[in-house]
This record gives sequence, C-alpha cells and structure tokens, in this order.
Amino acid sequence: MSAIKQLADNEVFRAFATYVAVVLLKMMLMSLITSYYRLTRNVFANLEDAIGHVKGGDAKKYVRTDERVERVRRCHLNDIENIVPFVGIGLVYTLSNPELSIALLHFRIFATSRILHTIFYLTPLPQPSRALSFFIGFLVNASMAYATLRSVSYF
Ligand SMILES: N[C@@H](CCC(=O)N[C@@H](CS)C(=O)NCC(=O)O)C(=O)O
Repeated sequence: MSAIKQLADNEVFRAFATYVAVVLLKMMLMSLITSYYRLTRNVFANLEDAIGHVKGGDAKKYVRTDERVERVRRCHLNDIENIVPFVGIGLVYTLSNPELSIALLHFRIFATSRILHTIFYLTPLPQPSRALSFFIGFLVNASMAYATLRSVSYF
C-alpha cells in the first residue's frame, strides 16, 4: 500500500481533512459576504470596480470604506490568523499518531469556535462572546502544538 493510500485510510487524517474543509469553506464564505456588502452598499476598493458597478456620476466617491465591509474584512483576517495555524499544526498533530477521540475533540471544538466567532463578530454580539470563541480556538491550536511537541519533538 502506498504511503498516500495509507494516510487516506487513517481515521485521524480523514477527520482532520473533513474539518480543514469545513473551516476553509467557512473562511472562503467571508469573501462572498464582503462582496455582498460591497455591491449592496456601493463601497469599492478600486476605481475600476466602482466604474464597473456605478452607472453615471462620479465613480471616485464610491471608492471608500464602510463599517460593515470593514467588520467582515476584520473577521476574515482573524480567520486567516487562526485557521492557517490550525491547518499547519493540525497536520503535524495528525501525523504524530494521536488518539482518534481526542483528535476529533480538538477538531470539532476548533471548527465550532471559528463558526461562533464569525456569528458573534458579524451580528455583532457584545463581548466577551467573541473573545471567548477566539480564545477557545487559540487554546485548541496550542493544545495540538503541545501534544505534537510531547510526542515527536526532535531538537
Ligand atoms: N489580531 C487580533 C489579535 C487578537 C484577537 O484575535 N482577538 C480576538 C478576540 S477579541 C478578535 O476577535 N479580535 C478582533 C480582530 O481580529 O479583528 C486583534 O488585533 O484583535
């Protein structure tokens, strides 16, 4: 059996791949939400975008910022700051041969925390809701990094 086939058959890897797909799809959704607010509020990042969408008048005035668009962009940036580490740390953690039940717990808590973070940020809900959801996801990444270092570290 090839190494790739072996990896694909590994239950922890399959669980990891599933949750990576979930959180990356959630992150990709942020681009669509940003575009939605740009188009419905006529808020553009570039003059050529404004010219393409605003008929007549001075397109320059639609090259501006808007609190709603900026909120979605901050939420997207926060996803990048946390989901990219999840993909990297999660992969090495998966390769360190963890227990399936413990790995699943990490992946599920992380995905839930990021979905909640988005809901809390975009609604928006009062703090500390968003801070807690961020912190839980952060702890999951830290826990996977710690477990990996404990089991396979080679300095
Ligand atoms: N880059 C983040 C680092 C800290 C962080 O991620 N905090 C969480 C909980 S308060 C957050 O949602 N920050 C808002 C954000 O990143 O826009 C920041 O500037 O706030």
